[in-house]
Amino acid sequence: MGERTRNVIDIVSLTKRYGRTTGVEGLDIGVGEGEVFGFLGPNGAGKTTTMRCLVGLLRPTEGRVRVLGRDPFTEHLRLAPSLGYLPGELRLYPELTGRETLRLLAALQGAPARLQDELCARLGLSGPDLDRPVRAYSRGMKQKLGLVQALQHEPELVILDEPTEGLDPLVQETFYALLEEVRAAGRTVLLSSHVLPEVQRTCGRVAIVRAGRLVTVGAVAALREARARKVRLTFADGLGRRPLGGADRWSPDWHGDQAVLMIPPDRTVAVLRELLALPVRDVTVEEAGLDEAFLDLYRNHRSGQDDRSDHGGRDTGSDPGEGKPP
Ligand SMILES: Nc1ncnc2c1ncn2[C@@H]1O[C@H](COP(=O)(O)OP(=O)(O)OP(=O)(O)O)[C@@H](O)[C@H]1O
Repeated sequence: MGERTRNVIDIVSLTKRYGRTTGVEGLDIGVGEGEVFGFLGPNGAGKTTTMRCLVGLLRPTEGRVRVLGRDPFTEHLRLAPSLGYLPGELRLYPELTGRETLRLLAALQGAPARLQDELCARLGLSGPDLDRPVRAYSRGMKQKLGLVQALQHEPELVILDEPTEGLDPLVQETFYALLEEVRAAGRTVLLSSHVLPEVQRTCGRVAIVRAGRLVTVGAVAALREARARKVRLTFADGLGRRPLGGADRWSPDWHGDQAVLMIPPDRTVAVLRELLALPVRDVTVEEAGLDEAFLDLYRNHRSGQDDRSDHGGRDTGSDPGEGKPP
């Protein structure tokens, strides 16, 4: 915390409703200068909603957001030069060429697109590609164009909604290198992703949201340490499933004479002490994978899901700016 000098993003009690549907509710997140911050959560958790509030496309229903100290909804134009945004669903003018698109977006950003040529070259958008209308672009090419426009003006804050969607592995590597350069330059990144290794690799801290609410926020390393321990017991008597006393509350998974239990790290020693009084032939203890830990957080969503009001689609929002290109 000490090294964070000021918050580039402040989200305070943010609630956004779409009619009767809740996008996010009571969200509090702060992102400091120079952080690469990951935003994770199952589909419909509220990541895109939050990002749209941050770039001024949506007005919060309650609470407030500040980006570089400004209200992005009312001060959108003043923020534009400092803000790069890659929307999850990039909508472009199909008749414009790639080059014209980048030029238009640079004009809207109101800052020189100093990195445009370099980014196009590194992401593999060739001159002939850039002269084609974007309607003829593949999904990956559109995503590359989206990344170029988000980064071309060297913004202080880059907000990327699922940036590696549709990119091939080589281009993904280039993207990670670009992210690292942004971070090394002390600029700030907020990115959403469903790709856990990507988050592990690129982000210092992550927030996990579920059903519009913050589940947890913390350093990726801390989340790793909080992972459950996977305890595997093999019984000496060859008999299978049996009562395990207090350890049964951790729902053992039985495979013949082996039981596998996922136990929170602070309980592991106590549970093992109890279990080892049984006729155990072998025991192994390992950390659950980060993916298992996250999947657990995702899965727990199921119980809360029914609280949400149902809705037929995502296009009922009436906020200005919805659906316009970035
Ligand atoms: N324009 C809209 N009109 C009505 N409901 C919407 C609209 N946009 C989002 N929602 C709803 O708000 C909730 C949060 O959606 P959001 O798109 O922010 O989630 P997300 O975390 O980005 O999901 P995903 O991982 O699927 O992209 C969902 O229930 C979604 O259906």
